[in-house]
Amino acid sequence: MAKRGIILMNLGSPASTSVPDLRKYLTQFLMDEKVIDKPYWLRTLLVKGLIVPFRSPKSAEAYQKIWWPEGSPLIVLTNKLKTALEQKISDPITTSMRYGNPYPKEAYEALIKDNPDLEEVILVPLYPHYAMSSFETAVDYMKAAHKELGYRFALKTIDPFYNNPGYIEAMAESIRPYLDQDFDQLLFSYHGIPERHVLKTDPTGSHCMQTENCCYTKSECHKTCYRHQVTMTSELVAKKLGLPKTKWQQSYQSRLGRDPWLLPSTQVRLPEMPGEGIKKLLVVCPSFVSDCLETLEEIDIRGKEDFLGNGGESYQYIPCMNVQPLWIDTLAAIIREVH
Ligand SMILES: C=CC1=C(C)c2cc3[nH]c(cc4nc(cc5[nH]c(cc1n2)c(C)c5CCC(=O)O)C(CCC(=O)O)=C4C)c(C)c3C=C
Ligand SMILES: [Fe+2]
Ligand SMILES: [Fe+2]
Repeated sequence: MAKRGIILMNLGSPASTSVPDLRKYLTQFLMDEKVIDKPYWLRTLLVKGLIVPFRSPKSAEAYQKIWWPEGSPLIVLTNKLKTALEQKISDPITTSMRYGNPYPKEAYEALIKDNPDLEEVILVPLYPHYAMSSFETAVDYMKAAHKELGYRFALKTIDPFYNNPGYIEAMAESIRPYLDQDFDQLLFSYHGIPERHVLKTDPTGSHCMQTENCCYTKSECHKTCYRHQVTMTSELVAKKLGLPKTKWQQSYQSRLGRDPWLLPSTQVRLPEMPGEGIKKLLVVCPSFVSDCLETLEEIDIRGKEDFLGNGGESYQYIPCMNVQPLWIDTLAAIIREVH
């Protein structure tokens, strides 16, 4: 019987593409105070009164375009990741989702069922970068459930792996085959977050977003700074691929609401780029390790239409690492390194 278990954790998807399931999913997701960080009364008004009623039918349509016969791509690919990792790691592995299923108790119980003497569980948030709306909420949620359910095993968490040499090499390897084709630029499109979240996770309260170059200036803030971490991923992957600064740029996608979010916005940049002479574009989304709605629908379908409809000549979306062997080896190595 194993002493150690692994939980792979991602964001989660609606149970189906029906509008009622979308309403349920979006309500759970957006009522999370680390996602919409407004006072409870205002969050409730915004989420239940405005966002969920208007967004659910639109999101349902978006999910219908990318849904697979086996289910949500994010869930299917997370399960495939688990299966691939099981070939590399002998410890029992299960999955958990921050919103929807499997929820924490299910994940913990799946591990304990066959391993009642479990001594530790390694939580693997499948996010390369730290954000309060992704990494932090996942970890806090699993820690709270661990405490509440009174488990005796220890709970350990891997760190964001945005600059891990294995992750950088695996990202580079996933991009490399596409560089053989004629292209003007490679766009690194990351999931966006509100600027306020970057300020909130700055433990000094005086570094992040204060100067143009703060992400390049040494600081303890970088441990929890999403903007620094994604910027370093772009820099390191571009360096690994031998791409000069003229051949790539970075932007942020999936904006929600009216608050200022990190800039530049992917949605704004894509239709602008052809007019600037960037006619042949490659796009990669390093904040997602598995393809999902935000890559398959927003980038590969809508982004392509926005770019080609505004004078672009070619547009190539580069899929996430999903179950690429080098990524599986890297993740196995990251997990093995936890002490
Ligand atoms: C990669 C990390 C992610 C961060 C950071 C993040 C922040 C964030 N997201 C929203 C709102 C939505 N995100 C949605 C989908 C979605 N988001 C992530 C990851 C991060 N989000 C993933 C992997 C997915 C895809 C889920 C899937 O089932 O495929 C959605 C739902 C879909 C939609 O209606 O567009 C919303 C809403 C906010 C507000 C936010 C930071 C504050
Ligand atoms: Fe999101
Ligand atoms: Fe920062």
